[in-house]
Amino acid sequence: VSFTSLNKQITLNRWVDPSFADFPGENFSLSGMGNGSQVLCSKAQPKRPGKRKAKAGSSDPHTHCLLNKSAQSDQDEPWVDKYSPRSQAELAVHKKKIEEVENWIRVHTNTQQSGILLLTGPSGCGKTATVQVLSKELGLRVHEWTNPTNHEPYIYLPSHMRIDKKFSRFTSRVSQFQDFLLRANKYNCLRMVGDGGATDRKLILVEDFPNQFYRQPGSLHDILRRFVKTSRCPLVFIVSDSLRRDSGSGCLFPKEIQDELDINSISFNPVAPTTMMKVLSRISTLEAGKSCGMTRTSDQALLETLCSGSSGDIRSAVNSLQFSTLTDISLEKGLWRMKTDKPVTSLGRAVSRKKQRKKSKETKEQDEEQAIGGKDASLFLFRALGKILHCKRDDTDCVPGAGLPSHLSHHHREKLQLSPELVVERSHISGEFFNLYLQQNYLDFFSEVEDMDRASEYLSDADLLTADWTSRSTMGDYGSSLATRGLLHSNSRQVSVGFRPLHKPNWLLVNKNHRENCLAAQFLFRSFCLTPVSLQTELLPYLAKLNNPMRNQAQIAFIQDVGQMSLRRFPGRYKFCLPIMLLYSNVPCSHDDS
Ligand SMILES: Nc1ncnc2c1ncn2[C@@H]1O[C@H](COP(=O)(O)OP(=O)(O)OP(=O)(O)O)[C@@H](O)[C@H]1O
Repeated sequence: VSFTSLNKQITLNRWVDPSFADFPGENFSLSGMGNGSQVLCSKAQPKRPGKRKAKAGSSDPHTHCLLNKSAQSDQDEPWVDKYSPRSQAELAVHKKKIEEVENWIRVHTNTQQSGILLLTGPSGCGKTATVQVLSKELGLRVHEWTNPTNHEPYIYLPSHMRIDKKFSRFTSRVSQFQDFLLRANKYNCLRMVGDGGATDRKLILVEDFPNQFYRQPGSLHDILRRFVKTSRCPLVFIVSDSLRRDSGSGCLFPKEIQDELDINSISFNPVAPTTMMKVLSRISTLEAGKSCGMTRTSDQALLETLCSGSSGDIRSAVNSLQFSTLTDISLEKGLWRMKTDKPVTSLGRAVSRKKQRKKSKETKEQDEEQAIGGKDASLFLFRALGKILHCKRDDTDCVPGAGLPSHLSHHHREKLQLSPELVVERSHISGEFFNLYLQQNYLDFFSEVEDMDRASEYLSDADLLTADWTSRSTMGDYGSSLATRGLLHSNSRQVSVGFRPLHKPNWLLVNKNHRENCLAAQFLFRSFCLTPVSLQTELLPYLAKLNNPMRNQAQIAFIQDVGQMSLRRFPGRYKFCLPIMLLYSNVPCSHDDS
């Protein structure tokens, strides 16, 4: 029986030619690893292996070959598909989230009041898997939109030509999307032979958006406005969180649209490490049982590393597990193994649990040491700032001034525990923005005024490096390196300051005001034909001195606001000015210094 099912599987697998079917080396073992019988069998293999009958356990080389091939194809199947969850219980998603989605689907399929649901969350946290499982359990057909992959070019045609039938095959992705959505909403499914008692209840799923929507979200909103007027079935959008501001759910579904169209939103969290661990252990055990030595069992430490390296992305974790258990020669050699992992030996098993725990803790702390293929571990911005401002140093190397000449010994600092450049990189914001946040917040972490003075010089130098826009992209990294390292080095007496709230840079508000003022100045005083900066720094201060009744009310208000130096006091750092001035007034100084 098992052989028949193997044959069946092989036959099914032959529907799709392997990508390298025409590669001359296919008949030979890849990278020369196969044994002689495999090579022989591959060459002699008939086109339809399923037709040929053979007994299981036969010593016929062909049978052996089929078994090998089938096991190979089984091994090649991605585990994320092979072990995709079949029921709610198997989902690696928090029960409450599943319940929320289930309730929404139930409410919006059982009544005439259909609606739109937006699922957000990090990539690979099981949003799609949840919708698929629930739809299956609730007996709904899923109509999913995928961007068409035909290569027919889209040609823009003026409206009078578009009426012509011969041009009608050229349609934009957006209009194809609109057709899909409105038709899926309007018409029932075609009844096909073999459908049995399949229901007409359906759910529309959109995860793949036409690119145009990211440039012009308004066109999506117009389509949705039309959809909700006639909607008969629930529509679910899945948008994965993105570090880029212009491609996340905030761009496609801003708050106003969610309110206007009554879109419900459910946000998923990354998969919890304990749940992830359970899934990985289950898959690992099942595979080890099935493969009869073809795959390696994964030890606990490896599973833990995969969990921590995947940042809650179950797809990435399962893929990494599959690769890590392959017994390929190149992989055995250590290509896939963790950078710092030592080969597993029988001795390894004897390592005490305590040591393993310590090791896994160390692995977590040293962010750099991830399994290859692990997900890029990004740092939440405030955590990244904390890593610089509350910087930790190694106190093991405690010979003061080691390696420095005596006159420079005061520059000695203990070794940093982290690389500032790596921290900036993982914060996923530009070096310039990172510097702005440091500028806004560094004062609270300094105790010596001389240190503050030196730190502010480093920050100014960093600004200077990126002042010229022609070299900004090249110099940006140097700028952030100088700012972070300069700040860390100048803090000679770093003391633990405990919790300090971090603030966003005032610069952002100032810059926003500046841009708004430029636009307003250009609009209100366009007849003067001056640049926005000249208008604000030359014309408006002059007009503010005149008492000219010819100006309209908006212009007068603007002149009063922008044309005069504001004497308003701003909240913030000014409270520091007083102690600093007092301090300096006590310092004996030369005339020039004052
Ligand atoms: N226990 C499990 N729970 C959820 N998903 C699992 C589980 N085991 C394996 N998987 C697989 O993990 C993958 C999860 O990806 P899914 O598409 O659901 O994520 P997503 O949150 O929609 O992210 P994206 O937006 O990137 O697609 C699926 O391929 C699923 O088959």
